Amino acid sequence: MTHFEALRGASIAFDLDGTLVDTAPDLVRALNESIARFGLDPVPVDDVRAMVGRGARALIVRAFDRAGAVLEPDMAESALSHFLMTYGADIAAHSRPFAGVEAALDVLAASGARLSVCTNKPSALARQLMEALDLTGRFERITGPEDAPAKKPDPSHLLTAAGEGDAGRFIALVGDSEPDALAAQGAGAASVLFSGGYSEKPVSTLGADRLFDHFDDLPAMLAELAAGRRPA
Ligand SMILES: O=C(O)COP(=O)(O)O
Ligand SMILES: [Mg+2]
Repeated sequence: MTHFEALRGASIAFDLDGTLVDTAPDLVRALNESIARFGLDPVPVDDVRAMVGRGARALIVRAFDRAGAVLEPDMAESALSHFLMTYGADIAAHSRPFAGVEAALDVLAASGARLSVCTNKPSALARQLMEALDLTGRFERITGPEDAPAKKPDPSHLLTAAGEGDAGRFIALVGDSEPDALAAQGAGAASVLFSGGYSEKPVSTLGADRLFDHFDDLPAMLAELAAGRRPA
C-alpha cells in the first residue's frame, strides 16, 4: 500500500454528513415524516442535500423556511424530537460511505495520520451511525457538537476533534460545506472540501485549500499539503 511520509503524526478530521457518509436518503425520510405532522409537503432529497451541515435543529428550521411556514418554538421542539427519534430508529437503512472512503482511510492510517470525526450531527446519532457502518474503529475520536465548546464553524470544534499533539503538526479538516471551511480557516488548519457532498453554496466559492471529486485523490492531496506546511 502507498505510504505518505509527510502525513506521519498529522491530525486529519472528517466531517460526517455529506463527506464520509451519504446520509441524505435517511435524513430526508425522517425529516419529511416530522414536518408532515405540521402539514408541510415533503422536501425532495436533492433539496435536503443543500440543507444539511449546521445540525439537526437547523435542518428543521430550513424545511419550514423553505415552505414559507411559521415555526413556533414549541413546534420546533416537537418536530426536532420527532425527527431525532425517527432518524435514530433506522439510521443506516440507505446511508453508505461515499465511494473510496474506506480505501482512503486505510492509506491515511498506514501513513501514520491520526484520524477523527468532527461533525455537527448530534453526537449520539453520529456514534450510532458510525457503529452501524462499522467505521468507529478507524477513528481516534468522534466529536459531535455536544463534545466541543462550540460547534462548527467555531474552530474549537476542530481543535477538540484533532486532540493533543505536537504544536507544529499538520491539521486538516476534510468536509463538504461552509461550516467546515470556516472552522478550518479559523483554526489555522488546512481545509479540503469534497465536491460530491452537501453544500448550500458552490464549494468552489468557500475559499478551501483544495477541492476533490473522488476519495481516491484525497490521500495524495493531503500529503502534498502536509509537505508544503512542514516547518523547514
Ligand atoms: O447534521 C448536520 O447538519 C451536519 O453534519 P456534518 O457536520 O457531519 O455535515
Ligand atoms: Mg457535512
